[in-house]
Amino acid sequence: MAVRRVFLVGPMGAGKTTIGKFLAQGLGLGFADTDAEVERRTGADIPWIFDVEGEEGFRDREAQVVQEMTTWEDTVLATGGGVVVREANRQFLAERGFVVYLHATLEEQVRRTRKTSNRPLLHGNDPEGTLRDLMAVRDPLYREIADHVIDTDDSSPKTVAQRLLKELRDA
Ligand SMILES: Nc1ncnc2c1ncn2[C@@H]1O[C@H](COP(=O)(O)OP(=O)(O)OP(=O)(O)O)[C@@H](O)[C@H]1O
Ligand SMILES: O=C(O)C1=C[C@@H](O)[C@@H](O)[C@H](O)C1
Ligand SMILES: [Mg+2]
Repeated sequence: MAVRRVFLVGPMGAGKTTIGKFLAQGLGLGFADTDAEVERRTGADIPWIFDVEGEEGFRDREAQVVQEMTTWEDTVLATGGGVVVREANRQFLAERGFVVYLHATLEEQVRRTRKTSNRPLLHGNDPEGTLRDLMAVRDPLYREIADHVIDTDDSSPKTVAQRLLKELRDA
């Protein structure tokens, strides 16, 4: 297996965390998640960080962990949905590993993110509009750094991971 560092990018609800765990298992690599690492280091959850430090405070913390975690060997790294907004993050991801863009349609993003309330950017009264606006800005940025794009709409997380496994083995 040539690829020892896989970075998963994509919008909230694309399945980066869920699919990433299956993928890591299948590849025999470790799994890590920038959101979880930010929370671990801060000792607080993401809604708390946004409340107290604002989005920029969160982005600063995220940038620090991206800089470090993109050097970790033998790891599938799930990123936060907004990781691509900072150019330095995009550069680290693009240069240091194999980037997979997990794509999901707006409808699926809405459906999947409705279940939980841990995404502060969706706490307003129009989460669908927010997701649409974010995708308009971020979809080109995900594509800019992606080595591979995979659609997640019609497959379970396990099946997406299996499809990816096959494609990465050939990469
Ligand atoms: N392919 C899929 N089919 C059905 N449900 C899915 C799929 N992928 C993920 N989900 C579900 O959608 C929800 C969000 O998934 P997950 O937390 O993995 O997304 P994420 O990309 O990590 O989002 P975030 O950017 O907020 O961290 C979870 O409940 C998960 O089980
Ligand atoms: O899309 C985003 O900007 C975010 C996605 C989540 O993964 C978290 O990183 C946070 O809620 C922000
Ligand atoms: Mg996640």
